[in-house]
Amino acid sequence: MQTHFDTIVIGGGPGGLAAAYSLAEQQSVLVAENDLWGGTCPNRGCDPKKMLYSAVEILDQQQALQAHGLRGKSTINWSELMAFKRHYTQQVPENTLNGLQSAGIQTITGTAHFVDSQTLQINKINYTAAHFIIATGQTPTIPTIDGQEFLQTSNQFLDLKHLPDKIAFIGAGYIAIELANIAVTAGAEVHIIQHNNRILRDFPVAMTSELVTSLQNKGVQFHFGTTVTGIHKSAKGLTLNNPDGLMLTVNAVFAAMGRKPNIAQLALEKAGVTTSNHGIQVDDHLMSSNPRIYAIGDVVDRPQPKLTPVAGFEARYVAGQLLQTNTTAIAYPLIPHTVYASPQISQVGITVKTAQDNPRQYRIKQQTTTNWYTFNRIKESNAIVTTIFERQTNQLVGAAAYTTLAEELINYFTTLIKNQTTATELTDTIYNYPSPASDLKYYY
Ligand SMILES: Cc1cc2nc3c(=O)[nH]c(=O)nc-3n(C[C@H](O)[C@H](O)[C@H](O)COP(=O)(O)OP(=O)(O)OC[C@H]3O[C@@H](n4cnc5c(N)ncnc54)[C@H](O)[C@@H]3O)c2cc1C
Ligand SMILES: NC(=O)c1ccc[n+]([C@@H]2O[C@H](COP(=O)([O-])OP(=O)(O)OC[C@H]3O[C@@H](n4cnc5c(N)ncnc54)[C@H](O)[C@@H]3O)[C@@H](O)[C@H]2O)c1
Repeated sequence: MQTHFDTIVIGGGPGGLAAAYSLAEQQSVLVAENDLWGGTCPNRGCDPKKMLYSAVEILDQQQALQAHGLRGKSTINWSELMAFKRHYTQQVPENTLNGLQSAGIQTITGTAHFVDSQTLQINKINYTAAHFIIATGQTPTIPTIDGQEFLQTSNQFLDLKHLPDKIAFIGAGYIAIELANIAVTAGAEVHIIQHNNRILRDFPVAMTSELVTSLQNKGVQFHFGTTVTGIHKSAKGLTLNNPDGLMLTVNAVFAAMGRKPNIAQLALEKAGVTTSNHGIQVDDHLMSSNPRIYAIGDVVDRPQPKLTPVAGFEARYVAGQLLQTNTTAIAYPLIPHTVYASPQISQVGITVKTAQDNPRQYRIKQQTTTNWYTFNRIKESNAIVTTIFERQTNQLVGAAAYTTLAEELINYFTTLIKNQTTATELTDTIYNYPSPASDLKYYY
């Protein structure tokens, strides 16, 4: 049995897999995974979430076109929707494993931990390698409160056999907002309990406050400035309480208060790898404090958003370092990010907040586009698109969108910013008409 490899990758999620495939042609590679092959995104993250969201998008469109040519609405059948999702997710681990093995990558199912600076133990067997890449991701944060054992997480939500009648989410970030929107559209009574007064702190306030109204119109009940200190189980359900008099009884409570790095099981102190509460500390080459060991993806303590394409980019970057095809410090491309709610909020590049804080450097063009042909055609009730330009060069440097079309609009803006496309070049480009792309020149 082979126990020495050029590179051992710990974690079989999007980051670890991208690293393994990038190295496999030139190196002997072992990937260790202790749970579902494929990791968070395809098993219990992006992909299953967005499959459930497919039904939400269609219901939203039906709702918008009521009395504009459509009458009557479909309803979500939760168990059928879950079956649709499961048909996809249940194939992920096996397909992932088969794919790795067909590419000549060795795999092992088990929890990896270091025994010294160059030895990893998995299933009681020691493995050595010239390099290690840690890609162990994150897991949901569970608060230390009375009754914390009653808390579920996004993992359970995305696999619910039956949709509970009354649901509470603690937190108002990506996960709470996206899952609350799915649950309320599917017919549940939904509460979002947020310790401060702000949802989705990284997105423009002008858009997040509109999203609160939109979700309230769908029936979501927000409890701002509210901290849950205890959960009590009775015949009526789960009652959330706090010293200020909160008494909310629901059937299921989901913790959506952020995620913490999966580092506890790795015995990193034995390998001389330093960490913080935010994950593995790395330099600008993604090398940890042990030069044999790199870290990528969600487990890394870096300010970039924790997203699947970011994990993949970091993986390919580290593979380049190990294959010595690239020796420069990591330079991230633009990272668009989207909240898949009703509607979506998406942004890329310089943020609205940065532009507002630096008015001499940036010009902001915020447009309510609700009555533009593209948005009126689908009866969008409120659409906002903001573009940000650098004053000195007049170049587009950032964009944010609040509309059901946001994910694709921001993809266009990502390309326009990257290519430094000017207004004249856009006017000279012919796009399909009428389509969101044929409007692009009006955002300049
Ligand atoms: C509900 C939800 C929705 C999301 N939606 C989106 C989205 O729409 N778009 C987007 O870009 N991102 C989304 N994300 C984030 C995305 O899933 C992550 O950024 C991505 O999965 C990170 O990849 P990774 O490889 O770093 O970690 P992971 O995918 O978490 O993979 C890490 C793997 O390591 C394994 N592991 C951990 N410890 C060990 C050990 N000691 N030994 C062996 N194996 C170990 C784990 O079991 C896991 O399989 C979402 C996340 C969640 C939770
Ligand atoms: N569409 C996407 O790309 C997508 C979707 C889901 C998740 N994700 C990824 O997963 C990560 C985790 O998502 P998340 O929603 O758990 O985290 P988050 O960081 O987006 O939101 C956490 C929420 O919990 C609140 N909170 C923090 N501490 C709290 C406390 N002590 N008590 C009560 N509330 C508290 C925060 O104010 C915030 O509202 C995201 O940051 C993102 O990287 C991405």
